[in-house]
Amino acid sequence: MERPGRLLLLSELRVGNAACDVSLCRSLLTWKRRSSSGPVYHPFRPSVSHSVSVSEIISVREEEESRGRDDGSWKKIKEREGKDCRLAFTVLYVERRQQHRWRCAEVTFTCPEGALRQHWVGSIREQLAAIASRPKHLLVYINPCSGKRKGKRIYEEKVAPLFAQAGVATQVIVTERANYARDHLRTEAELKKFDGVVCVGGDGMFSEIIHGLIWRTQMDGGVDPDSPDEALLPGSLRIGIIPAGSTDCICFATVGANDPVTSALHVIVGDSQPMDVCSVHHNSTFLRYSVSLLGYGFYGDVLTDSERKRWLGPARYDLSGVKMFLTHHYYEGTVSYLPARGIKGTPRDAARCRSGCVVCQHNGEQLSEKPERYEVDEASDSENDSEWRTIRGKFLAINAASMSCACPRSPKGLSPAAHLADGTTDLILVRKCSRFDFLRHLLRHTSKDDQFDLTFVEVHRVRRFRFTPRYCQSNSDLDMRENGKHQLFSQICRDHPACGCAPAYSSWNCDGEILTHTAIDVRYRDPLGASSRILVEFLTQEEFIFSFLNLNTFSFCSLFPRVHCQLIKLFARGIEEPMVFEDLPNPCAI
Ligand SMILES: Nc1ncnc2c1ncn2[C@@H]1O[C@H](COP(=O)(O)OP(=O)(O)OP(=O)(O)O)[C@@H](O)[C@H]1O
Repeated sequence: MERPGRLLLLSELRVGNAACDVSLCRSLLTWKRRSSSGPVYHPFRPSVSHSVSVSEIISVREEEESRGRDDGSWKKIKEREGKDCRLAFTVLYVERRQQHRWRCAEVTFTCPEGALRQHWVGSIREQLAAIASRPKHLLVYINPCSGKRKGKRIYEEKVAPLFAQAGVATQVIVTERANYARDHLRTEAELKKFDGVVCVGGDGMFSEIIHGLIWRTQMDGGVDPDSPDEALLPGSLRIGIIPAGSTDCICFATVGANDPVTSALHVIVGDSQPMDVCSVHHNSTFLRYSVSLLGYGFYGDVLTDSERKRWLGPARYDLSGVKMFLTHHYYEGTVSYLPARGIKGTPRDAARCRSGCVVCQHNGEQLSEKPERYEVDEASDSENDSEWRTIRGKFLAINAASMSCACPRSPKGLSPAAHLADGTTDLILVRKCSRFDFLRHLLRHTSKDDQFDLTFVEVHRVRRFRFTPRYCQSNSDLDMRENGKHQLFSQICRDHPACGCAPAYSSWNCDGEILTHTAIDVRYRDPLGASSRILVEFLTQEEFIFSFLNLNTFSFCSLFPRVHCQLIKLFARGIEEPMVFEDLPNPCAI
């Protein structure tokens, strides 16, 4: 906790029936029961002191009286035992509960006279108003279809009352269709009016928000988002996530809990957590932004299969996971990556990215202090650059984790030591191995054992990477010539999976969305059955056009992800280290 600073107020006030010494400093409100105030004097009982950081005070309210409507007499709105409301005020503050959950607690102080109450309430409000990082006006998008379709109710019952208490004004928009929020942010939203954007939903909804905001920021700043080599401009608005989806991984990784009240309180106190964003391009066409997982092979296949089983609800992931594990597909191809250099941290570190992470701070400063150096480095990124490393082989999974990807099901995550804002991503390669070995690797995600400590698994901390599946490359004329007959047969197998051959392609799982369309390689079947390759770029209406033309869509093969250090900011502070007094009912009590 920061140093309390200059003493602003010190008075003897009552909390319930106990007399307390109450003090207000720039950063701390403290109340301490006077040891002689109890009915019996206990020389050995320490007097209990409570402290609340001013930055975690939600609001202060005067307890009021009002004239009753029926009998015309004065009545107290809140009648509490023997409390004279004319002289009382209540402070609402953040209280930490177990498992990183926050709750709104309150304490009521009674003053000996009205003028003193005014003085206290005025001083606390002054301190709160001086906290510039607190949002005053928020744009809120609610996905009514997220998770169990409770997004609207969660917001109205748990979040809106807190925002109202804290004096945060909101403009609330309930989305009408998929991508409604993204499109609204890109075009209509008057962003200058707001201090932040809040989404009520799951990871898909968060993804919509970052796509809308990042795109709008680049357009306003004259940056071409399609160019894979352009440095993107960071946005000025922070993003809040009120979890209401089925997985809510991003919320869990940045707050430590999937709890709407906790998230709302992080928004109110004006927390700020920078976060890296990975832009994904196919050649010179922008595809998507990713903040958590880019997975090809196993995780791509699980997602593709689970999408066909949506009717099963969240259980579809388990079922598809088991199915894909038994299927045991592997993919042949080439991985190239640009290792992250001159930064702190490795993917095998024991330390975790936590609130106030020094690795993120150090690497973030490095990247922002020397943007030109990095731009030069990046401009020279080419396949011939000696910095690039290349690995060829057969892989069960190729994953890039830009954060730990921890969630309640897998509290360690895919890459436990990955950082939220260090400008890198952890590239995890799982080579072809037996089912038994793969199962050992998967099970280690839920145990204390190191999931990377296996001969067929390697992990690299990288700034950029690309993966080109073999049969994607083989579409080129070069491979056609090289492989001749074999190429022809593998082509037939791809077109006719019923022959039982292993598929040549997987899909990319980008933060839980399958990467298809937008700019896509399609194979057009002409009436004679011969295939010819064409490149189609659609921005909208792809599915309609595809079905109309009877085109066969392919998932992307070769992608070019690039990490943009600390491109966005969230209303969060990272996962806090557990407090020493976490088990106490009120951890503020010392
Ligand atoms: N009004 C709407 N109707 C239908 N779909 C919507 C609507 N608003 C948003 N969507 C889309 O719903 C998809 C899923 O939403 P969301 O991520 O909020 O919930 P979820 O899938 O249950 O959670 P998670 O992504 O955490 O598993 C998003 O991709 C989003 O684009």
